[in-house]
Amino acid sequence: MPTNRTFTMIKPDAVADGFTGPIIQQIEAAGFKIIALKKVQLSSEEAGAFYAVHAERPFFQSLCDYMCSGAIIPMVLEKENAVEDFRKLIGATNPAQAAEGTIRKQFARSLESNAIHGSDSDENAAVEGAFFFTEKELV
Ligand SMILES: Nc1ncnc2c1ncn2[C@@H]1O[C@H](COP(=O)(O)OP(=O)(O)OP(=O)(O)O)[C@@H](O)[C@H]1O
Repeated sequence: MPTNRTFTMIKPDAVADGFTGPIIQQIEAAGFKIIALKKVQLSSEEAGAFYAVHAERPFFQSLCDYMCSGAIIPMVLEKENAVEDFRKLIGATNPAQAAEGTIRKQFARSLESNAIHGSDSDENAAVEGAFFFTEKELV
């Protein structure tokens, strides 16, 4: 995946709360182009595979249960400096600490149910994008 791309997913709390539209609107208004988008229901195994890096953390099982509790909206986005700019747009992991105007501040329920994911490096963006989309879907 080119380095001007990042991967995101709108998480089950925000999809269930009806925030998909407003979140996508803010992403596009911030200059990100949507390269790929779909709606998916993860299995417990898939959620565990996606968050394998957190397998030893105490919140891992709860995180997997949450991530497969409802539909998610994975997307690949394009913009110059995509990874860093998108992390700024979504704000801190804990919405209580997220800056005013960020997506998590506006739409997240809690530290775990924090509305949206954003890749933390170009390498992870490529791996995470490939988890959900084929090469053909990413042209
Ligand atoms: N202490 C915690 N308790 C419960 N859930 C947590 C905790 N820390 C993180 N999480 C959940 O695990 C996800 C991944 O944690 P990570 O530390 O990678 O945060 P992040 O990089 O800001 O989030 P993401 O990778 O989803 O963008 C968080 O987005 C959140 O949903």
